[in-house]
Amino acid sequence: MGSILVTGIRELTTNEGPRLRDAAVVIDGDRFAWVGPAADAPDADQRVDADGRAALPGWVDSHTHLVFAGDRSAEFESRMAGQPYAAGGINATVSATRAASDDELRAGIARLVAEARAGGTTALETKTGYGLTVDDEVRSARIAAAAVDEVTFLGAHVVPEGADRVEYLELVTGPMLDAVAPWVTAVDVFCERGAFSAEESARVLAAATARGLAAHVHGNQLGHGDGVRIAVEHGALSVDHLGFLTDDDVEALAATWQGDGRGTVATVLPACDLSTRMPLAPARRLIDAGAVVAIASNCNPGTSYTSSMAFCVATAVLQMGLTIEEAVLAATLGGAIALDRHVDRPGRPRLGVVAPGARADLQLLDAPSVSHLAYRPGMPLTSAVWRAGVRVV
Ligand SMILES: N=CN[C@@H](CCC(=O)O)C(=O)O
Ligand SMILES: [Zn+2]
Repeated sequence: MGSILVTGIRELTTNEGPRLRDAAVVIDGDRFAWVGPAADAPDADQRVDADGRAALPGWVDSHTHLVFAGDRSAEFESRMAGQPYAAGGINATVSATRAASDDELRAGIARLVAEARAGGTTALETKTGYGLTVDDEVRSARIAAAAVDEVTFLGAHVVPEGADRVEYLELVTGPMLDAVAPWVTAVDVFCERGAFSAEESARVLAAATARGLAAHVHGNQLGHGDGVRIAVEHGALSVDHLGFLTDDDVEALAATWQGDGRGTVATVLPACDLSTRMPLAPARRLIDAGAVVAIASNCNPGTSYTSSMAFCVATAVLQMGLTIEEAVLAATLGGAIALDRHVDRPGRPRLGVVAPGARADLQLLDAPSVSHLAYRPGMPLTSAVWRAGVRVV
């Protein structure tokens, strides 16, 4: 694979400084090799003319649930007719997922990954959590690991129907976790009414930490609760949803970034908030307080059946009060920080920026500026996408 010069970029968002006008980038192998003014660009083996389009890092979608079977459109329809969302709906997808063949699950995730890429997503995390037996969780983790960048174990999604709560928690924090560990980098827990209590969630996270796995928390989605506190206490990479936050929760998340080490990212899920008719997470308040915010799709069949990060960015701008730059940053570098993929590691170049050495994940928009993502909401603006230096759209 030779080097590629992408030139004629009218506006380039790098996430490393102000947007650049009339810029170019050089991709060499799976990484960016050069970034700067088009007039100074070096030669490359291949040349692509962006023709005045805007360019930005590919979306980093740090929260999805893509290994599943079945359809919950009837549940969605009754929700739109006034029924509230309840965690119990997860069991419908668990039954359908258990009944599906490996090939069906593989085809399902491949379809969703292709949809995400077509919309400019170049890095994806996905969670298990619709298997909830040792074999079904291992199967989900294995299938996910072949399809996405990061896999998170969500055995603690709900206590499956028919299982004993105490025994299930033993399983999730012991044998099930050990069985999925080869395919996952992190563990998540749904700390919510109808799912797991604060004490149970703390046990799940402690088991993850004891095995050197990172932690995420689904929290403060359906009401005020302990999700943020538990996440912060366990040094979780992120706590996600956050529709119901007290001032103390906001302060606690901001405070995690005030020391030397890394903090806990506040991941907001605008499409989920809309699809469940829940309050929008207070992303403006979080940023103003000093928290680091990520935007993710939460693509799943129950609460947010979309992988469109552009839709999430537009909603964050139009409904949550973020600026264009804040929303784009949160949907790219914010997601990379939430996954701990914002730093270079051997064989794992950093994500979420356009900078020499970073993974060459780039999208071109059929628009002169990223502002069009919110200025022209709902329009299909993705024009070209490179992932790890390979053109995928
Ligand atoms: N809240 C927990 N899990 C998913 C929903 C899963 C479902 O309803 O199938 C979420 O992030 O919204
Ligand atoms: Zn989720």
